[in-house]
Amino acid sequence: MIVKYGGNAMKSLELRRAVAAEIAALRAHMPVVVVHGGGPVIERELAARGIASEFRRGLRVTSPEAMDVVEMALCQLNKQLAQDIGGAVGLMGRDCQLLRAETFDPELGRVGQITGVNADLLRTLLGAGITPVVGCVAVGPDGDALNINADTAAGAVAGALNKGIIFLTDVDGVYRNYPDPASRAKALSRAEGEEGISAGWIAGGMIPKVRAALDALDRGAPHATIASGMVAGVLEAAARGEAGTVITA
Ligand SMILES: Nc1ncnc2c1ncn2[C@@H]1O[C@H](COP(=O)(O)OP(=O)(O)O)[C@@H](O)[C@H]1O
Ligand SMILES: CC(=O)N[C@@H](CCC(=O)OP(=O)(O)O)C(=O)O
Repeated sequence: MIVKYGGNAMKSLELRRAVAAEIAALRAHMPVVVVHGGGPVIERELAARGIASEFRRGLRVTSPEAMDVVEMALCQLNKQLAQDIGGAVGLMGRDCQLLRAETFDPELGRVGQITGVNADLLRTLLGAGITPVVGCVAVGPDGDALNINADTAAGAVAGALNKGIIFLTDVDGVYRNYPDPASRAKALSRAEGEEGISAGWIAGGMIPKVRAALDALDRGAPHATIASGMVAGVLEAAARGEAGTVITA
């Protein structure tokens, strides 16, 4: 199972440690690869250096200067998460070309789209009983770092390994009438997802998540679920198909 863990569900140390414990518990049932973001941590580090944040279509416009800060912030978080989970090794996309990417929109600067995943490295670690924890910075053709939305990176990893994926976030799925939690969709088809994005009831950070879930299915992942990282027990329930929103192709 691939678990994508986003910045909004790791806002406090307690929450981060609780999710790490859930991931460690899931690992007793199945091999797990963690792919993480860290939007709020990046935000804080950029602000501390007086670098303004700008997003286009949910992606951070990333100057070379901002890229250095993104990589530094995510590297530190990567090591903390691997330590919290235990039996884990923290990696970034530069390690053994784990995530390869190329730029695709000059307006976004050093933001990449994934062109390759070193799935053999992940399989080797899993085969040795080690949990890979992957930060969402990729290596570009020039050998420099590229910033990847963490949902996108996680979807590409799930596709490359042909494994299911759970996106843990700060809401318990996709709401048809956001922010009413009673409107959570138990399942959401591709057509409904596209309709929600164009009609605007799927917005903000939920757009790359739904897109990444569909992309993961396209790339060969058998299932994709969006669920809450804020509530104990949800990860294992989602792994059984009993929580969150299941995205269907
Ligand atoms: N239809 C919707 N259902 C649920 N959440 C939505 C919806 N539309 C927009 N959102 C927003 O998407 C957010 C989750 O995305 P994001 O903040 O990027 O999370 P993460 O940091 O976990 O990647 C929710 O907190 C919510 O504000
Ligand atoms: C290109 C782009 O937008 N990259 C993201 C990477 C981190 C991320 O996606 O973190 P969450 O999962 O916490 O949102 C960023 O710079 O914020």
